Amino acid sequence: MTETKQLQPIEQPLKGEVYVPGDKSISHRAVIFASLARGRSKVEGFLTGEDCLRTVEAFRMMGVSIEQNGKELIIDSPGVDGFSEPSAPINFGNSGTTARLVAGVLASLPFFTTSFGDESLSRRPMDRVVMPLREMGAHIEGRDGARLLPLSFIGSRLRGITYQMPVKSAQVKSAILLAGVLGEGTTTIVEKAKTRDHTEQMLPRFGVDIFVRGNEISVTGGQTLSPADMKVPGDISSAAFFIAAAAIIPGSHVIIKDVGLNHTRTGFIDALRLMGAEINTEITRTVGGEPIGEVEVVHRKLHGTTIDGDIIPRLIDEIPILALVATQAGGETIIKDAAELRVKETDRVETTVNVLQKMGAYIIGKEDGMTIQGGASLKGASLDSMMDHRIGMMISIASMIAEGTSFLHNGSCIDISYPDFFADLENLVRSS
Ligand SMILES: O=C(O)C1=C[C@@H](OP(=O)(O)O)[C@@H](O)[C@H](O)C1
Ligand SMILES: C=C(OP(=O)(O)O)C(=O)O
Repeated sequence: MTETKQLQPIEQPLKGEVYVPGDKSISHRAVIFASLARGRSKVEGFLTGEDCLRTVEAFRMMGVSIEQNGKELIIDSPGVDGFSEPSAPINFGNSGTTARLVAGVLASLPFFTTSFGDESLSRRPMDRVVMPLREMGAHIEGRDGARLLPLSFIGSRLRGITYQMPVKSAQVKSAILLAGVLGEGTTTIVEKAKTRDHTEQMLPRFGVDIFVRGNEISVTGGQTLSPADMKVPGDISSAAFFIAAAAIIPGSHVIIKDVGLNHTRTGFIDALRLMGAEINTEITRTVGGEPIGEVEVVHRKLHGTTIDGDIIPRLIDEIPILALVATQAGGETIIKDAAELRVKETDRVETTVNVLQKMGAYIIGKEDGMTIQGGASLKGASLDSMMDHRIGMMISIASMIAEGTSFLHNGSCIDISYPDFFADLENLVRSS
């Protein structure tokens, strides 16, 4: 039986201020790096979504003590040399970030581990990390030639490599960098386009020397991580749903507080500005290399544009909600160079197009993106998130501007990245 949520259009604009939960990418990394460091680290503003809790559980299974008190974690680790072999397979749930980053760690540890995931994660490609890790000397086996989970690792001391990344993926980059730090020799990664750089920003905080020259990143192996305290900024990918809502609902004026504004993550704001949106950002401080600040959005009439090339990795998770915005802009919007969408929690080209077509939008899917004719009046419909959290949130915003009632099936997956999504949205509706 699937759960269903009834969603009504809203009659008033969105107004007020909102604090979004902690950044998912930074929360995962904080747990991983603190676990690898011997001693006590504190993480504040941790995202308590299901994906990040999978990362917590993975390290608990290797003997790391992680005490959770709401959004605060106290991590007491014996250090990577004190880890113990897990007594059961590790469940990565729905989390691609856990699966890829932790693979870089498991391949480097001197024991046997097996990992698996839910139905969606079991379809997602793991060869993108297995292949470079094998090049470093890793012993990894798995389903379909280790292309898919479950994967098993017999860890060993890995050797550094120089790796030209065939995919634009921060998960792959981070997995190799982690294996590089835990291994020996120098590891160098060359990216085709800059992907989110939280690993590079955060590792120095944990005492690791890392060198970045443009799209090339190097680390030397055998470095020991030291404990550190981290404050996690709000997640711009979660904020994107409110930014989008304010940009398309006439009369709206919303301010997002304390949100991460790392340039490798703010492509969505740049894209909306290209479409004529009024968005003001102000960086108020930098914590651990991560700029944090405010985003103010005022509703304006939008127009279509083309989104392609190097901006794509800077907004990859925001494309479903960007497509919704494009349905409300005048003219055509083309999104291309985004074939990565097809290997996310769902095939996000297909799920985005299906949802928006059902609501009456003019949108067609392409191999590497989608084309949207703006100016559509959306109609309420019966819609399924297909267990993809970003699709669930996009449906919820779309239903606010649709005529008539919508039904969201499988909306509970929103807990993966934003457990309080509906409460925070409700506050913005009520403040007006
Ligand atoms: O490194 C990360 O934290 C992430 C990288 C991106 O995935 P890819 O590396 O597959 O592009 C993104 O889609 C995901 O939500 C989080
Ligand atoms: C793609 C995503 O996450 P992951 O790859 O960690 O499952 C996402 O959060 O949109």
